[in-house]
Amino acid sequence: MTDAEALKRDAAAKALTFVEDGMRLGLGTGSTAKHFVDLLAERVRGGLRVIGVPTSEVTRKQAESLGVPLTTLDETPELDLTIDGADEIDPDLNLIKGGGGALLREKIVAAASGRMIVIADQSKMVDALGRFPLPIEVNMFGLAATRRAIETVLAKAGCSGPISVRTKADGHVFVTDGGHMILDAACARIPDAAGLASRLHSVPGVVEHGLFIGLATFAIIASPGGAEIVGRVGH
Ligand SMILES: O=C(CO)[C@H](O)[C@H](O)COP(=O)(O)O
Repeated sequence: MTDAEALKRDAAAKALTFVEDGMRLGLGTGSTAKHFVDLLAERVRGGLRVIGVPTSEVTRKQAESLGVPLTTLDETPELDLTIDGADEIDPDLNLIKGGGGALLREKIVAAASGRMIVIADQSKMVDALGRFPLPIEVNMFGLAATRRAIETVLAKAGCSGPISVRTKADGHVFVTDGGHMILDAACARIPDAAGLASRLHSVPGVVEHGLFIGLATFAIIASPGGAEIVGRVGH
C-alpha cells in the first residue's frame, strides 16, 4: 500500500471507532470511503450489526460483495451516521465533493444522517475552497443554456474560470448514477461558498453541486503523525 493509501486507511480506521452496534450508516464513495467499507465489512464478519445506504453504485457493489447489509433511504429515511471522503475541506468544514461523480446521492444521504464524519488525508485541507474544480451535476436537456446560466452565476460570485464537461478516460461523457452530466468549474478560489451554493441552486437544470455547506459534523484527518479529529474553527 502506498503512503497516501495508508493515510486514507488510518482515517477510515479511526472513523470506524464511532460506529456502534445497530447503527444505520451512510456509506460514502471514493478511494478513502472504500477503505472504510473494507474495514466495516471486517467488523460485520466479526458480528457487528449495522445497515448501510450506499452513495453510489460502485459503493453498493463493493458493500454487497463484502456482505455488508444494505438498505435504501426509502426503507430507512433517517440514518445515524454517514462516513464519506471529500475533495477539499475548509476550516469551517465546508466541503467540495463530487470528484468521483457521486455528489447527488452523497448529499442526499449526508442530509438524511444525524452526523457526517469526513475522512481524508491532510492534502484535502485548504484555507479556502476552489482549487479543486467544483463539480456541478446538470440535466442533459438544455445543456448549453444551463452552462451559460452557471457561467453568469459563477462570474457574479467572483469565480469565473473555465467550465468543462466531465469525460471518462475513454473520452466519452461521464454520466452519473442518476443519468446526468457533470460540469467541472475551475474557480481557483471561492470567496463565498455558502452564497455560491444557494445561487447555483437557483439555476434551472442544475440538479446538485459539490459544495457541502454545514453538513460535516467533524473530520478525521490523517497525517504521518496519526489520524486526528478536526472540528469547525471556533466550535
Ligand atoms: O466526493 C467524492 C465522490 O463523489 C469523494 O468523496 C471525493 O472525490 C474524495 O475521493 P477520494 O477519497 O478518492 O479522494
